[in-house]
Amino acid sequence: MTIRLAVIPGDGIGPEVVTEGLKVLDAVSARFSLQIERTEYDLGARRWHATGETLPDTVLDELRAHDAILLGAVGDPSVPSGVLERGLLLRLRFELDHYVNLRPVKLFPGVRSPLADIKPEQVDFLVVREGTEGAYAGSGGFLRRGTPQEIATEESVNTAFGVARVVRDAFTRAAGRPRRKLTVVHKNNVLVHAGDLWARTVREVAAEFPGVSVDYCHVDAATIYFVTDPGRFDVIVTDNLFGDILTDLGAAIAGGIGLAASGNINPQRTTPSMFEPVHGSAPDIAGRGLADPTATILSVAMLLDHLGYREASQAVEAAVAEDLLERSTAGRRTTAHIGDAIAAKIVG
Ligand SMILES: NC(=O)c1ccc[n+]([C@@H]2O[C@H](COP(=O)([O-])OP(=O)(O)OC[C@H]3O[C@@H](n4cnc5c(N)ncnc54)[C@H](O)[C@@H]3O)[C@@H](O)[C@H]2O)c1
Ligand SMILES: CC(C)[C@H](C(=O)O)[C@@H](O)C(=O)O
Ligand SMILES: [Mg+2]
Repeated sequence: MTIRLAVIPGDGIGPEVVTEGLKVLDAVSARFSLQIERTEYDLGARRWHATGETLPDTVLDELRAHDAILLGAVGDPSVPSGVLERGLLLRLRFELDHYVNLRPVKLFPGVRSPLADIKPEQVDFLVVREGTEGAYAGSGGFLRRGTPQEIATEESVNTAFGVARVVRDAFTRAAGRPRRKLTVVHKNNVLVHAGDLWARTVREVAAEFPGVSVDYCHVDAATIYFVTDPGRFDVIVTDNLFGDILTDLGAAIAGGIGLAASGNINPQRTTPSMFEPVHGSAPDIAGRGLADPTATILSVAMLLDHLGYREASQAVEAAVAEDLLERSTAGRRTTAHIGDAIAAKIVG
């Protein structure tokens, strides 16, 4: 069967890291005889400047006809903040109903964490970030804009349907892991409406999963535990904004943002899921071969796993793990050198 893959390299370091992700995908496809039909989409800053478009409906329709999407990153200093982030990236997540934003936090052996005396087995958890609601929903606006009396609001929208489906997904993931522990992260001491809905939903869904233990912590305290006691986490479920912030911190404790992969998943598979590094377009290092493509390569592994190519996915992750073990002695390498080294391990 042919995998129909849409590729959106995007902006800044996006095209650089996607090139390496595809290099590794080619290597693993050759080894496991996977047929992949790739279509690249020119979306991002260049297109916006040329045409004013962020994500035309016709392109969205074409994307829907794929099995998965690989995205680099979007956002550029030459485009007003939010135009591409909302008009392209969030629009994709919303239109394709990617309500599970899956972000593993895993310290690979050999990788240096900023946490002192930390062992890889102490940093190995999954963040299930809600992907379609919360403060990202786009509800809000300005009153008396530009005046001293201005009021700007950004409402967090939480629906019973939206919270229940992501909480159930997180319970299901926790039930399938050896520790079977779910930590709910919110701020229900202050956000008493959304927090109450999340708490009631967790209590209700927990009844379906008697084997899963449930813990709760406020998001501010969670940032403490990420640094002082990450081993307490197995699966975390949290809202869109908390999940965004926590997963950059998660990337940092697991050795750096250049290693953190993610999947925007539609578990019902009625639309293509989209895989991308957690990081952004990093304009500060773009075009210089300095970006670490590992996060994108691990996102390719997640993509293959999602599509059911488990062996191929594991081969990519094993090649990355091997490369990471050797990094301390490898000296400084460019984006392309890292991709070459990982692809070479897959070919054997
Ligand atoms: N998913 C996405 O497309 C996405 C995610 C985050 C930010 N953004 C956008 O990217 C732009 C820049 O945002 P930012 O600076 O806040 O976040 P960023 O993730 O782009 O960069 C933060 C820091 O991490 C470094 N970094 C990021 N990726 C790296 C990699 N692969 N290897 C080595 N270092 C890396 C950067 O050099 C920078 O110092 C903004 O327009 C933002 O909206 C997009
Ligand atoms: C660019 C932005 C919309 C995005 C988010 O906030 O989800 C990014 O920070 C991420 O983590 O993927
Ligand atoms: Mg983010």
